[in-house]
Amino acid sequence: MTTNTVVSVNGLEKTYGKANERQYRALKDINLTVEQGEFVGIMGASGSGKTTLLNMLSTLDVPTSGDVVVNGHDVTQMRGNQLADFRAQEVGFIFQDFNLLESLTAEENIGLPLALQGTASQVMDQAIHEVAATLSISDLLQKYPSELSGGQKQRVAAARAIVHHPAILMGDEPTGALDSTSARELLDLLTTINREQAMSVLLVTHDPFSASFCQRILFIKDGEIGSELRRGDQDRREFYQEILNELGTFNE
Ligand SMILES: Nc1ncnc2c1ncn2[C@@H]1O[C@H](COP(=O)(O)OP(=O)(O)OP(=O)(O)O)[C@@H](O)[C@H]1O
Repeated sequence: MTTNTVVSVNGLEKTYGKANERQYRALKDINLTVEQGEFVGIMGASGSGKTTLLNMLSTLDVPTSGDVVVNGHDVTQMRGNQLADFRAQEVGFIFQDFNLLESLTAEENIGLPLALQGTASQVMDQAIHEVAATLSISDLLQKYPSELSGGQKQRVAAARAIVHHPAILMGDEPTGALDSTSARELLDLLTTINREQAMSVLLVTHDPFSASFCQRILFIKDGEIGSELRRGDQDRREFYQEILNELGTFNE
């Protein structure tokens, strides 16, 4: 693994169910890498294994076998506090349903990853205000999640996901609950963050529009990576068309 590889997955397998139960092989010999500053998408039909893969990469679940190395840490070997520290420092998450704490303001939600690391309040304030400016939510910091629109909530969630400068930002259908304008705004912001901060982004989606913002897309079918598309010099619309064509043949 070179120093620029942020995620490296080798021979990853996930089988659900115990040996004496009915088993389901959800991931089969997955091999992939994500380089620093890459914006990678994972696409596939419902049930193909996208969320399972993301859960292995983000350490929310444990693989049956294989290696997952994130920013130099072999996450399959970590346990307990080590794992909690790794997650808090190296990975940012955005989910479809935002996962904001309703009893905290936007500012307090965004500051959580730093508060958990025991960051001094002055440093924390500065980091929150910087990330809020990047995501155009500076005027929303004192509001509670119930006072925000879906798009605003997701931008607060994105701010929380990157405030501690993780090695990689992972999203599981982050635009799934948004209207098309808010979805486009979020994807534009993720693109800006990816470019300007060289933060690697890994996005799981079944939506070709969201996927068209990626530089590279891995297509999963029945737990295996079946093909890969690279955007190269294409503009987003051309890449969108290529994705649609690929989905047409891939899902046959
Ligand atoms: N805890 C579990 N126990 C048993 N089987 C599971 C479990 N979680 C997922 N599966 C199975 O593994 C397969 C992959 O599921 P996964 O959620 O990763 O798919 P997905 O591609 O994310 O689908 P979707 O787009 O519908 O969210 C599915 O067939 C699913 O039924």
